[in-house]
Amino acid sequence: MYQVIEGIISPVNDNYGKKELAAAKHRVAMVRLALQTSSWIRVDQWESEQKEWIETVKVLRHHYSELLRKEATNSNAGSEIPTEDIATPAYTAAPELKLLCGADILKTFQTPNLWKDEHIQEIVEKFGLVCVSRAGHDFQQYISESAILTHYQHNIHLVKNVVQSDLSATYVRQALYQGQSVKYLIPDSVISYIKDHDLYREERK
Ligand SMILES: Nc1ncnc2c1ncn2[C@@H]1O[C@H](COP(=O)(O)OP(=O)(O)OP(=O)(O)O)[C@@H](O)[C@H]1O
Ligand SMILES: NC(=O)c1ccc[n+]([C@@H]2O[C@H](COP(=O)(O)O)[C@@H](O)[C@H]2O)c1
Repeated sequence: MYQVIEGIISPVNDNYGKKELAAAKHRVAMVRLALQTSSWIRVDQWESEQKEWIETVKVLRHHYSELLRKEATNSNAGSEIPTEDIATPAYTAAPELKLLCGADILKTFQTPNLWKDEHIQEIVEKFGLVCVSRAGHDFQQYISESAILTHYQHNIHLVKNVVQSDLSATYVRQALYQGQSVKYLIPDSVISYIKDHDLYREERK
């Protein structure tokens, strides 16, 4: 059993070069707005502020060392955890960092030259994956097609959405380009931000 400490959303660096990506400062601001009502998920700018795009495993290494550094600082400063709780498993276990992704990411692991095998291995061996089901993607199949994923499947946690959403960022961007409403698909605060900053209009016909 896990005790979830926090969730981190790390917008990708502008130099990732994915078509249609808005500038990182806008993506960070939109995520921050979307997270205003969350008590446990935060946006982190470190990845987007690096000079170049960096591979996901390096982002995980960074956040894991930050997590350990904060843990060490907290224990040196005197823990705020009540003494009687310290012996409970939730507090004695070392903190873990897992990569949360949709099932489509497992498919991209198969794309030649996109991910290094040793990086996939480090992600599933050292960190672990939490993988959410996504329409049109069979995560069990992707795991069985990969020797690395099969070997470390004890460290891959599958989350089956009861109600599966077909929504994709591509769909939202396309709707915006075409001047269609995206109300109820993304938060109102993000819709206002997109309007105020004139984003996702370039391909509008
Ligand atoms: N509808 C969804 N169901 C499950 N996972 C999702 C869904 N939409 C996005 N994700 C996951 O969220 C993460 C971030 O996704 P991203 O921002 O690339 O959105 P996307 O919809 O996959 O983007 P694009 O349409 O541009 O390819 C990925 O791990 C992706 O698999
Ligand atoms: N080799 C790698 O570490 C690698 C390769 C492709 C995508 N990614 C990451 O996957 C995430 C999703 O990318 P896509 O939206 O292109 O699927 C991004 O954060 C990107 O940095 C990492």
